[in-house]
Amino acid sequence: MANMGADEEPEKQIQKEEEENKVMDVSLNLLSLKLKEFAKARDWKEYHTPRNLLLAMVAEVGELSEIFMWRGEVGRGLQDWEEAEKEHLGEELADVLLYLIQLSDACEVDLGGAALNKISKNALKYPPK
Ligand SMILES: Nc1ccn([C@H]2C[C@H](O)[C@@H](COP(=O)(O)OP(=O)(O)OP(=O)(O)O)O2)c(=O)n1
Repeated sequence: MANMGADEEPEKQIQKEEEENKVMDVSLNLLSLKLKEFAKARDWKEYHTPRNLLLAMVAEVGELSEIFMWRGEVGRGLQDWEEAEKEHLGEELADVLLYLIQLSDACEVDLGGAALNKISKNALKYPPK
């Protein structure tokens, strides 16, 4: 009982942040800055080498794949999925994105710029009807 307040606080803080996050216009730069702060506060930069980040990302792709494993084809919008499953899916997609951003930063690749350039190249390679 004495610990209840201490346990509740982080939960409440996360709920508050989730409400604020719903109305945020998220950019790759913002995520990159937040990830740099997160790693710095934990002295994790030395572990965040390109190879380690790539392996961590691939592991998260595995966790993402597990969600879809053995359930047959899934229609767009995941109509018959439960909210908890969709939330889990969001977490795994986020893990992949967050490692991809950190990998790009560790390789000094401008991910947003590279993605825009790739869309331009794709448009040339696959012209519209
Ligand atoms: N050295 C690390 C460890 C974690 N993370 C961040 C990136 C991911 O968003 C998340 C991954 O954390 P976990 O390794 O705990 O993986 P999961 O969140 O998937 O937990 P679990 O594997 O228990 O489901 O934390 C990070 O940036 N650098």
